[in-house]
Amino acid sequence: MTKQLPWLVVGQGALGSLMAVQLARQNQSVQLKLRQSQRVTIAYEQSSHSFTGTIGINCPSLIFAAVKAYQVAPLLDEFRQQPLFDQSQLILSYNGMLSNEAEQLRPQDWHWVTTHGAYRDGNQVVHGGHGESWLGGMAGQTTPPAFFSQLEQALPPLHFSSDINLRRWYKLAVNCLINPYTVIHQCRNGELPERVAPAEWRQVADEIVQLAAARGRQLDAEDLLAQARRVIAQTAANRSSMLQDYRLQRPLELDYLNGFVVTASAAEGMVAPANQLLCERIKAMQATRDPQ
Ligand SMILES: NC(=O)C1=CN([C@@H]2O[C@H](COP(=O)(O)OP(=O)(O)OC[C@H]3O[C@@H](n4cnc5c(N)ncnc54)[C@H](OP(=O)(O)O)[C@@H]3O)[C@@H](O)[C@H]2O)C=CC1
Ligand SMILES: CC(C)(CO)C(=O)C(=O)O
Repeated sequence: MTKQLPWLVVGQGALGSLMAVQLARQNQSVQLKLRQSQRVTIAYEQSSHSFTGTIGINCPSLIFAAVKAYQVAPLLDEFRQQPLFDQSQLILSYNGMLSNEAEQLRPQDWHWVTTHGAYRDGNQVVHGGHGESWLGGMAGQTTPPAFFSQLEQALPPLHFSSDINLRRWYKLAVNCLINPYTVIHQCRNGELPERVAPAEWRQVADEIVQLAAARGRQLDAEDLLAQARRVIAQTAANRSSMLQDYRLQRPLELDYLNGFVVTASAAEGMVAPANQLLCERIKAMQATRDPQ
């Protein structure tokens, strides 16, 4: 029998903390990969869990990295310098897409896409919205990896997908149709249908469909809009992650969402003016607002 690898969860962010705690509750061995070595305690519901934090990979591991899109490249640069990365498996989760994913990620790496919602409140992690997740491999692996059941038991339900990029296109579209508008209108998700002009929304979706088609992927704009409306109804009271980041003056994932649609379209010789306008409007808002 092959030896089960221990888990190394990157950071103590919202999704990472939730996963670390849930794996620990399943009696899995879990360390955190932090920016400095320290022990950390994460509170969840009525219990508290203590983890060893390490800077590097100190044994072959199952690495779970739910990080912001702009943190993926620096994280992978760090990992590539560590000999034990070759013997480790990587499960990545981030919103949006990178322009050079095929170069950044290894064929044996995995994507985890989720509709769960979590946030940190002091040393507490809160599982704010119960959703579902999908796991699939970079190379379109057709069978689930050995660690699948550990992830599934930690945070169910988990579906295996041999075409995880389809799921990622849907998530990209939903985030492109929701997140920037919540910043522009400074509103919760549920207010968007009365604030966004349907024709403008349709153009944003059409540009995503056009890009996907250029990449050999057939999507349907009405289907994407219906998915966005469904997510809006399910998360009506939420402030989107982009609105939260904007208000806290943290970097936004915009360049990996609508910005990705613009630059990837340009690379295919096409334009995406509706997505470009959204990027310009948000960047203008960032540039002109009062400093905190
Ligand atoms: N939270 C949610 O409910 C959902 C989030 N998502 C998406 O999932 C991704 C992760 O989200 P979320 O958990 O909220 O993000 P957070 O910013 O809360 O967590 C990211 C964590 O990773 C850490 N990190 C990043 N790079 C490194 C590194 N090189 N070394 C050590 N630690 C590192 C960060 O540390 P530091 O703070 O020091 O940078 C931070 O603790 C995002 O793309 C988000 O859009 C998707 C669905 C739901
Ligand atoms: C689905 C949605 C829009 C929920 O708020 C989200 O993923 C986000 O805020 O980034």
